[in-house]
Amino acid sequence: MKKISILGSTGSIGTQTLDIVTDHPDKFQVVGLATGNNIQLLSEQIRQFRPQIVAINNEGQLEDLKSLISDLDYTPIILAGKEGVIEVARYGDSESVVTGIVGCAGLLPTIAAITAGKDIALANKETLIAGGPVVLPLVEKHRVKLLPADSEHSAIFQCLQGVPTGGLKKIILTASGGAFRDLPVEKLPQVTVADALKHPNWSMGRKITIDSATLMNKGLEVIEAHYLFGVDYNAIDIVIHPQSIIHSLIELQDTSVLAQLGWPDMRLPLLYALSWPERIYTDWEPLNLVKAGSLTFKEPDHQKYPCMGLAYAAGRAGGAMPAVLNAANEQAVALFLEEKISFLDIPRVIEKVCDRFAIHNTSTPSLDDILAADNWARQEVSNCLIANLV
Ligand SMILES: NC(=O)c1ccc[n+]([C@@H]2O[C@H](COP(=O)([O-])OP(=O)(O)OC[C@H]3O[C@@H](n4cnc5c(N)ncnc54)[C@H](OP(=O)(O)O)[C@@H]3O)[C@@H](O)[C@H]2O)c1
Ligand SMILES: C[C@](O)(CO)[C@H](O)COP(=O)(O)O
Ligand SMILES: [Mn+2]
Repeated sequence: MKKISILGSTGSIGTQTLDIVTDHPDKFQVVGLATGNNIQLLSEQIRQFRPQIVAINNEGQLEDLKSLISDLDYTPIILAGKEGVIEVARYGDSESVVTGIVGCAGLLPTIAAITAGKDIALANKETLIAGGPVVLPLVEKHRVKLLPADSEHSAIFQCLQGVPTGGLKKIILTASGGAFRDLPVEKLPQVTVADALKHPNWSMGRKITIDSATLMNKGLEVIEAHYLFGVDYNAIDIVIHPQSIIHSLIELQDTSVLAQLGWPDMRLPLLYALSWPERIYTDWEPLNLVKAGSLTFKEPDHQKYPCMGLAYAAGRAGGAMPAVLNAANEQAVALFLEEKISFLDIPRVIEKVCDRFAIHNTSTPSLDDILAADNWARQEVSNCLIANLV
């Protein structure tokens, strides 16, 4: 029985993780749950999974949450605010923490979990992209496992099992192409939020779905792969694969290529991040290659989707620049979702903010440097828009 805690339990990653627990009650037990605002769903999760500790980030929801579970025959520890979420991350005898919080808000809870000796099932990619220079040394210092739950990085990790040191030559990240993959570039200025949220293959949270539409998700995943697998940016490629059946590939020194395939279903990478090195039987629909049909590939269009290039540049700049890219993207996507900026303003403002940060960057940022850069970038997005610089 593996004891786990889930950060972001009411979101797409969190609920799919709880689906896995429901499917395998003999394998997994929930110790803690944390979320942002959704007390109704959190209260239902408390009833079903009976965690020892829960937290709601929005402190104004604490009393209403307590009311929703006042009839229960047990009372979990109920906390609120950032500190409450951090406490869930580090609490008790959980072995693994699934990081399903969206955005850099997951950074401090993840650091708390690592420091408490918890293995990390990493879905919250922003934590690694922004905090990699600090997170990776902590993972090593506390001898915990950082296991990828992102589908591409899970695929790469699975393919790497058994590959000898020095055997890896190149990583090939697959990308669906997102909501606008078949849209002519001249139509992008008019696209709406609703258009951008129509992902062709995956059902995900709003922010990452927009990131898939701008291809920033793939750019972030390039940085994520660099940190997770220690591979140089020149050896990380992107290929558009509209079917999302091949979840990524690795090329070895002898030119052999290994790939991991499956239906577009996040439960599988999540399960493997929790079961590794074991493989757990599931009754889920097996992949049927004939049913999947043709698998096609094409070059990514960097002119149509400049976010990929911005991410490569930020990754190569290193230091706190990935944190600035990530924060500017989070802020720009939030403004797009609020219909305050256009779809094409997203890469424009990110580029402007990153350009302005270059002279401030430091090659070995501390946690405080990363948090300060994150905060600066979010403010700089507003400054650029107010000054009509995009
Ligand atoms: N969804 C996928 O298939 C997928 C695949 C790969 C990687 N990821 C990554 O996984 C992360 C989560 O994505 P998602 O799609 O699951 O997002 P989502 O559906 O929007 O869920 C986000 C979760 O985080 C919670 N949350 C937000 N801010 C919080 C805070 N400050 N403290 C505590 N909880 C907070 C939300 O709570 P409320 O619901 O109460 O607001 C919700 O439970 C992202 O980093 C994403 O890039 C997702
Ligand atoms: C499901 C996924 O792993 C989320 O990161 C996948 O990457 C989303 O698809 P896309 O290829 O980025 O559109
Ligand atoms: Mn992914």
